[in-house]
Order: sequence, then structure tokens, then C-alpha cells
Amino acid sequence: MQKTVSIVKIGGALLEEEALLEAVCQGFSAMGGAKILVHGGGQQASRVSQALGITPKMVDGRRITDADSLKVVVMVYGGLANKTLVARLQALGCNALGLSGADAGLIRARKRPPGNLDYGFVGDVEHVAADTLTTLLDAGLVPVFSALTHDGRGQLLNTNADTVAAEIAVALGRERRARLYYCFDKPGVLRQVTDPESTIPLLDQRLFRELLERGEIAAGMIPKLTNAFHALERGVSEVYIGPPTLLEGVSGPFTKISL
Ligand SMILES: Nc1ncnc2c1ncn2[C@@H]1O[C@H](COP(=O)(O)OP(=O)(O)O)[C@@H](O)[C@H]1O
Ligand SMILES: CC(=O)N[C@@H](CCC(=O)OP(=O)(O)O)C(=O)O
Repeated sequence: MQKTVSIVKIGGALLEEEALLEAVCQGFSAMGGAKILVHGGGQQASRVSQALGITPKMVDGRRITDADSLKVVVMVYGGLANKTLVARLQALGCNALGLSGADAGLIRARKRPPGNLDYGFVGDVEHVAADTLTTLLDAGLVPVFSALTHDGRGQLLNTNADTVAAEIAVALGRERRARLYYCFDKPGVLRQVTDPESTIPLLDQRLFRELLERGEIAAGMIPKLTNAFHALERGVSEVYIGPPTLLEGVSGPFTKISL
């Protein structure tokens, strides 16, 4: 039988609130089989930036990462957010190993070339070292990735955490049955973003286009869904978007993505 692997991405909002953080750590720790956690931290990075007098700039859900902003995201994602999660998971008996894409050369990216807009030190993923990752999983370790990558020539880069999770799922999905979970602070993809009761149980590309045209899908949900469809097109078996309860496998609101 083909081995499975679960890749769970948690959004920055879940790291902000103790009850949500606890729910996500509990749910993730209890998941069986090989698993990987990828975390964001965009809200925290923006807050720390502001406190340091650096105004955060976001375009289409991506941070314009100049040299000073890169220092902030390395400190916040690779430091505070990553190590907090690792310690919490260790306390729950989950053998978490904190990583960035530079560690063991796991995720190499290419600095996005400046076109009409210069995103600065933002990386598009070129290669995930699936063999090394599989070695860690087979040793019983649980990788916990921040959204940092490197170019292989000494430069750290900032990559959207949804994209990091999708690229890991695609790379591992070549050998295993990969399930990708996007956990965030809403019950799923909503038909009307203002109505928390309007979770869409099954979302395909046709409905996505329809909701996009009506303006019901906006902001960070656009890159999240683009990453989700892209992952399914490139061999990931299942993609889900929902709240932390999604990880407990209990019935409740969430969205399953289909092509
Ligand atoms: N139709 C929609 N359903 C759910 N959320 C939506 C929708 N349209 C826009 N959003 C927004 O997208 C956000 C999720 O994207 P993002 O902030 O990037 O997630 P994350 O917390 O994973 O980083 C939600 O918090 C919500 O404000
Ligand atoms: C290039 C880019 O935009 N990187 C993201 C990485 C963090 C992230 O994705 O965090 P959330 O999942 O909490 O939004 C950023 O700096 O905001």
C-alpha cells in the first residue's frame, strides 16, 4: 500500500490567540502517520515591523520584502514563531524539528525577478529535497517549517507559507499519497465572507471563478486557493481548508477542494 503524508499549514492568525494555538497543536499532535507542519506569521511580522518603524507593504497577499523586512521575517518566522510551535508540540509528545528551507538545503528558491513590481527578497520555490525530507519522516521526526527559503548561494528569501506547504506536498506526492490541510481562523471557504455560516463543502475551479468574479473571494484567500488547485493539478491527493477542528477528523465545517 502507498504511504501517506499529511502537510498542515497554519495561518498567522492561529498563532496569535492562545485557544486557537492550543487547538491546532493538540489536533496536529494527535494526527497519525507521517506529517509536516508549515506555519505563517504574517500578522506578527507586520506588528514587529511597525514597532521597529518599518512600514509593512503587502501586494496580492505577498510581502514586499526589502533588506530590513527580511531581517524582521527571519527573526519572527525562524525564531519566535517556529520555536514556540516546536516547544508546544514537544510538550504534547510530538517529536517536532524546527526548520527553514535553508536547513539541510530542504527548499531552494529563486529571488523573484523585478518586473513592474520589485518584491525584494521574495523567493519562488525551485526545488524541494524530497529524499532528505523522507529520511527525516522515516526517522520519526516531525518537520516544522517556517516560510523561509534560500537561493543556495547564501541568500535567505521570504516565501508565502501557503506556497511552501503546497510545494512540499507536490514534492512528496510523487512517492506518497499527500494530503494538504490549510488551517486558518475561519470555518472554511465562505460563500459570503461576512457570513460564517456559509461554508462551501466542496469547491471546484468553476465555482472559484464564479465567486472570484462576484468579489466573494478576496485577499489572502486568492493565493490560498490558487495554491490549492495547483497542488491538486500536480498530483496531491486531497486538499482541505478549514478551522483547527479539521485536524481532529471530527465532523464540522470545512471545505474540500476539487479540480
Ligand atoms: N470567501 C472567503 N472565505 C473565507 N475567507 C476569505 C474569503 N475571501 C477572503 N477571505 C479572507 O482570506 C483570509 C485568509 O487568508 P490569509 O489571511 O492569507 O490566511 P492565513 O490566516 O492562512 O494566512 C481570511 O481570514 C479572510 O479574511
Ligand atoms: C512572501 C510572503 O508574503 N511571505 C509571507 C510569509 C508568511 C505567511 O505566509 O504568513 P501567513 O500564512 O500568516 O499569512 C509574509 O511575509 O507575510
